[in-house]
Amino acid sequence: MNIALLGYGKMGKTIEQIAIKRGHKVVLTIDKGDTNYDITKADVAIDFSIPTVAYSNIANCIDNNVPVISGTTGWLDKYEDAVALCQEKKGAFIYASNFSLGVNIFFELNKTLAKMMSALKQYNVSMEEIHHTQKLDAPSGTAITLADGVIENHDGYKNWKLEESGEQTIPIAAKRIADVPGTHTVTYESEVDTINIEHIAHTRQGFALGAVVAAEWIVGKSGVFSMNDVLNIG
Ligand SMILES: NC(=O)C1=CN([C@@H]2O[C@H](COP(=O)(O)OP(=O)(O)OC[C@H]3O[C@@H](n4cnc5c(N)ncnc54)[C@H](OP(=O)(O)O)[C@@H]3O)[C@@H](O)[C@H]2O)C=CC1
Ligand SMILES: O=C(O)C1=N[C@H](C(=O)O)C[C@H](O)C1
Repeated sequence: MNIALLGYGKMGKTIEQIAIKRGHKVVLTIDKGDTNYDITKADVAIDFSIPTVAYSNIANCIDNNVPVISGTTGWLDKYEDAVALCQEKKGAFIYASNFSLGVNIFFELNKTLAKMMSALKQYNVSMEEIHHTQKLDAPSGTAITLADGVIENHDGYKNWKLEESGEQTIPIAAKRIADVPGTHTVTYESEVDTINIEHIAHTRQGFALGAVVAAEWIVGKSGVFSMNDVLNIG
């Protein structure tokens, strides 16, 4: 497969190594300032860039009929526009806040736990995410997906807020510590005990492998998909 990497930072470079090991060719690497390029050289594009450019990267792929995988977080105010464009142009698109197999299993565990805890009003839920200090967005995309998983499955919660608690609100704490690839903890606390579920990424390899697997999966398809479709879970 010929792959375009939109964003050639920490993730772009990790994805490149894994893609080559899996027999693919990286035909384009795009970073800040690279505007005049031909995306149609690629069979599939993988966007791990920055929040302010993710939508235009994705739209450019869809407009040129190149399937696109995006892992960039912090741009979701435009997600529905990307879905509409993909449907209109009969393109192929996957966004996932987290491409690792482990986190996608963790997402399902989180939903199941939320269902179990819904009737137990003595427990309050909260979340914490820890990432490296270069991260531009907070809370992390993964923490938002986890919060949405609770809201959809637990009667007691209707929204989430960064560093703030309140009636029917899930408080999310975001910490920035050098070199942490990504740690997410969901906590249910009562007066008598605490239940934690936690995912700790040790490296970026899991995110990158998931993105390459998603890219392999999407070629030849049209539609808007999720990692649950790729992994056949959920
Ligand atoms: N979904 C998932 O599984 C994961 C998602 N992420 C997300 O992926 C994104 C990237 O993460 P990471 O690689 O760590 O970040 P980096 O900052 O290391 O890389 C981002 C890259 O995007 C480049 N960039 C800037 N402008 C553009 C542009 N117009 N077009 C293309 N690229 C551009 C930056 O270039 P320059 O430095 O020159 O500005 C930089 O090289 C983040 O949003 C992060 O949250 C990260 C890990 C896993
Ligand atoms: O910026 C990162 O590094 C990561 N971002 C994603 C997120 O916002 O959830 C995924 C992972 O946690 C690493």
